[in-house]
Amino acid sequence: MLELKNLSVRYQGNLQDALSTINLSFTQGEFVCILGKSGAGKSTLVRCINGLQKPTDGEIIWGSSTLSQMNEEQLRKVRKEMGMIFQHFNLVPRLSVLQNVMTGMFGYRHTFKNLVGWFTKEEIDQAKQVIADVGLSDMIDRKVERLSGGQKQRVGIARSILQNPKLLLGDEPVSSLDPGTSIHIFNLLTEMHQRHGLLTIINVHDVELAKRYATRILALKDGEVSFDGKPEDFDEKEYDNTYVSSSNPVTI
Ligand SMILES: Nc1ncnc2c1ncn2[C@@H]1O[C@H](COP(=O)(O)OP(=O)(O)OP(=O)(O)O)[C@@H](O)[C@H]1O
Repeated sequence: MLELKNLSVRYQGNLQDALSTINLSFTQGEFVCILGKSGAGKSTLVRCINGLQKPTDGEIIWGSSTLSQMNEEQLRKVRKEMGMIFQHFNLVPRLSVLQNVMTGMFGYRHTFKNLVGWFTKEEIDQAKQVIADVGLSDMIDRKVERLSGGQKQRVGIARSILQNPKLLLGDEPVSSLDPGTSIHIFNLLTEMHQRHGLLTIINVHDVELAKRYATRILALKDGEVSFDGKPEDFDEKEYDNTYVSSSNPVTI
C-alpha cells in the first residue's frame, strides 16, 4: 500500500541527513507509531509521506503512484487519500466546528464552490455525521477558538475523516494535550482507524501510548530506523537505544 525506497532527506545548509536511506513498507490496517528523540526525523518522515517535504533521494510509492515524481497538481489529488492531523490542529479559529470540518471536502470540490461555501445538503449531512462520530454534535456551531485542545483535535480528526482517506497521518497530534485527553484522542483514533479500515501512521513522544495503541512501532535514531517491530518487543533495551544517547548514558 505504501512503500518508502531508499528515502533520504537533507535540509538545505545542513551537514547531516534528516532521514538516511529509509526502506519501509506499510499495509492497510496497520496502526504505526513512530518514536524517537527530538530531531530524530519523525516529522520529516510523516511530511515526506504526504508530499509536504520533498525527499533529496529515493522514492515514495503509494498504490501505483510514485509520489516523489509528481508535480504539485498530481500531489494534490493523491493527498485527498491522506488525512493529516497536526500538533497545533491547523484549524481556522473564527470558523465554526461545522465549517472547519467541511474544509475536509475541499480536495473534492471545484474551487469556486469552495470559495462561496456551496455545499449540498447531503454533504452537510455527511459532515454532521462525522461530527457526531467524534462526539461534538452539541458544539457544531461553536467557533473553534472557543474549544479546548482535546475538542480542537476532535475537529481535526473529523475534518480528516470527512476526506474519506485511506491513510491517516499524525504529526504529534497529542503533544499539546494532557495525559487523560491524549488517551481519549487515541481511543477515538483507534475507533476511526478500525471503522474506516485505514493505514494510520502517527509520530508520538509518549512511549506508553505508542505501546498501548500501536500494532507496529518504528523508532528513528539520527535519521535511521533503529527499531521496527511489535509493541511488546520495544523493551527497556530498545528504549535506551532510542532515547539514551551513548555520549550521555543514564546511570541508575
Ligand atoms: N526546515 C528545516 N530546515 C533545516 N533543518 C531542519 C528543518 N526541519 C528539520 N530539520 C532538521 O532535521 C532533523 C530532523 O528533524 P524533525 O523535525 O524531522 O525531527 P523530529 O524527530 O520530528 O523532532 P521533534 O520530536 O523535536 O519534532 C533535525 O536535525 C532538524 O534540526
